[in-house]
Amino acid sequence: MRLTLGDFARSARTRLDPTVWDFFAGGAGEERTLAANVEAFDRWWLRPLVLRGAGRPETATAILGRAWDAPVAVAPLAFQTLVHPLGELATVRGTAAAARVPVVISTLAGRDIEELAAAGGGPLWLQVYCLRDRSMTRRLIERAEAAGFEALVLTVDAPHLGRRLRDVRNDFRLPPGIVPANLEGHDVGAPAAHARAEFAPDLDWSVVDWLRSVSALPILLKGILTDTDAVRAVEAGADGVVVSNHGGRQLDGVPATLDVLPEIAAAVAGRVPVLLDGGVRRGRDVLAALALGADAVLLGRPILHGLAVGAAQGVTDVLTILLDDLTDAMALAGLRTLADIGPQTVRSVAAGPPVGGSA
Ligand SMILES: Cc1cc2nc3c(=O)[nH]c(=O)nc-3n(C[C@H](O)[C@H](O)[C@H](O)COP(=O)(O)O)c2cc1C
Ligand SMILES: O=C(O)C(=O)c1ccccc1
Repeated sequence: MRLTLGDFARSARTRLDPTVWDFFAGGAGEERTLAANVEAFDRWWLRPLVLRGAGRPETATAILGRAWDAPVAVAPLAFQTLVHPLGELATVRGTAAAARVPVVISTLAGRDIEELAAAGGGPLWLQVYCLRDRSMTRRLIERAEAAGFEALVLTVDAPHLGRRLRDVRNDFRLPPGIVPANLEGHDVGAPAAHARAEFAPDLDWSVVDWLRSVSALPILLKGILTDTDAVRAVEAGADGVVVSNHGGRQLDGVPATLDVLPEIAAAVAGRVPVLLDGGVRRGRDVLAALALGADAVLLGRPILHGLAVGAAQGVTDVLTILLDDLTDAMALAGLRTLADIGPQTVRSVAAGPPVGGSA
């Protein structure tokens, strides 16, 4: 019986080729950041309040003016056709069956943008890797906008791919036929080499103006890890930031996203939504992220695990488990709505006894 996202990870591992598993599961360097993302959530306890008449908690929220059933969206994950032939199509359908929340489609998706838009799912966002070939990047964005995608998520932590030692040791290459469906003429082969050849390595803040000139959609910057850059992003006109270290796959040695979230949320000060990804595996992780200043989280690898285990149904199951767990944790913590969640909802494991005062 699969009751947790960990159960799905274990089942997925037995079903996938070991080198494909390593590609999904791995991180850069010594994988210190990869491990830190998950461990950070265990450095916070919850502070439940009792007798609050919580009843059945309400997880609904609104981000960028759109209603979400829960503060959990699907992170951009390249080449989902590597897990299942339906790839992103199954993810879009499976997500919609669980909740109305956005799915972020990678620049390197294995299925066509138009086909995904026609799949009858929920809101779609486009993740943008700005390529050396700006006209190709622009065409991708224009297609997504024409198909009804609702936001752009520019990944700012990947001038090239981080050094993922598992992939180096495995000499990992995408099998023939696994190609980025929306980038004409691209045959990826080894992901790191492809990214070196095709990603723009020299982006600066003017890329936000460029994106704005190509599209009317809201623009979020994914890969922000400092208050400095969060302020810069807001000043540059970003409509949101995603606190992310790319699931520990880019620069090893950067902090867990949960650890930098409070300083970033303080710097942004409510001007734009703050999203977070990395290591979210349980309902209470969502609670901790919201308590420390996130408006919503993105779920990465567990979606691939669901896809590997059961295509669209697997994705539905993974999201349903997480959202049921969130509702359960809210009820037990006395939280009726997401608005009840705040700094008073958590307490640091490291902290000594509270020094006077009450929340
Ligand atoms: C296999 C894989 C592929 C990914 N592809 C992309 C991508 O195409 N674009 C991107 O911005 N992030 C990509 N990411 C990073 C995720 O969007 C996200 O930041 C990270 O996986 C979140 O951490 P989690 O997996 O611990 O939930 C990828 C991550 C994985 C594991
Ligand atoms: O693995 C990733 O994190 C990622 O973003 C990517 C980029 C290019 C090819 C394959 C994966």
